[in-house]
Amino acid sequence: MPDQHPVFRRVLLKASGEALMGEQKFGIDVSVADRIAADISEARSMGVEVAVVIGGGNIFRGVAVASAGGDRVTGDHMGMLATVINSLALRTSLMKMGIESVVLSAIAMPEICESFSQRQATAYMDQGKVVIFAGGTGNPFFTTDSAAALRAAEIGADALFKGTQVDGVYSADPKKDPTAKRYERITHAEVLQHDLAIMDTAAIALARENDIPIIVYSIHEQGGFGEILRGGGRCTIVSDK
Ligand SMILES: Nc1ncnc2c1ncn2[C@@H]1O[C@H](COP(=O)(O)OP(=O)(O)O)[C@@H](O)[C@H]1O
Ligand SMILES: O=c1ccn([C@@H]2O[C@H](COP(=O)(O)OP(=O)(O)O)[C@@H](O)[C@H]2O)c(=O)[nH]1
Repeated sequence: MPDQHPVFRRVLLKASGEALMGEQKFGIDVSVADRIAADISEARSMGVEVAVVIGGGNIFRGVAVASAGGDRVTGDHMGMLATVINSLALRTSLMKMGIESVVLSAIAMPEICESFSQRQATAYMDQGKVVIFAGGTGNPFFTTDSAAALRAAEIGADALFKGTQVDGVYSADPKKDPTAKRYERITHAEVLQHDLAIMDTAAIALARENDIPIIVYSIHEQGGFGEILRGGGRCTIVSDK
């Protein structure tokens, strides 16, 4: 039986926007948001503080505008707004479960949610609230993976969990290469050196510089988050230690 004690005290969960679609082709499947909220609830019941960054890929990606001949910066603004929509959906799911949560946006929109500040974020976390960081980094040409690494560093997270479509880091994209091998552990430097495209390089580099391990696991695995927090589960640990 795995150790019941959490390995981490405070974590940042990066939840894939694309996963929020569920079986749909676009938008938000509320049952997926509810399941992610249940995973967060389990982590909290283990005494782990959780902050969240959600992607926007289920609604909009900036590159889609650029590749259609439009302006990339405008496309990225649209993508960042998509992450706000997803953040509000997750807050709704958490509220339904009776979990206090707050959305802090990198882009000011006071009628909808509070603006991000590092001090406010850590104050809310200290009060036991789940903090959802919306709007990415607030800057175009970045991704929510980079936002996740940045916010993880700012709140002093012990680990960055990347809940994604695959169950770890592979020697190549497992969706394209069925012979790709999964790593149990790998260093940040190796991920960068071998160009393993599980996250963008800015995110990996930022996590490395700040000594933050990245744990890559499948967000589709119900209870997977909790299992890893208990010291088991299926994942790849990206760490220099
Ligand atoms: N070396 C690799 N190991 C694992 N996944 C990889 C790798 N290279 C590319 N990928 C792809 O990266 C995807 C996850 O990254 P991303 O598209 O940013 O997802 P998310 O929706 O979680 O932000 C996976 O679905 C996988 O197909
Ligand atoms: O700091 C950021 C974070 C996100 N985005 C935009 O928001 C979109 C959605 O984020 P992402 O692609 O990271 O979402 P995910 O792949 O996790 O669903 C991106 O494509 C970008 O257009 C951005 O411009 N700056």
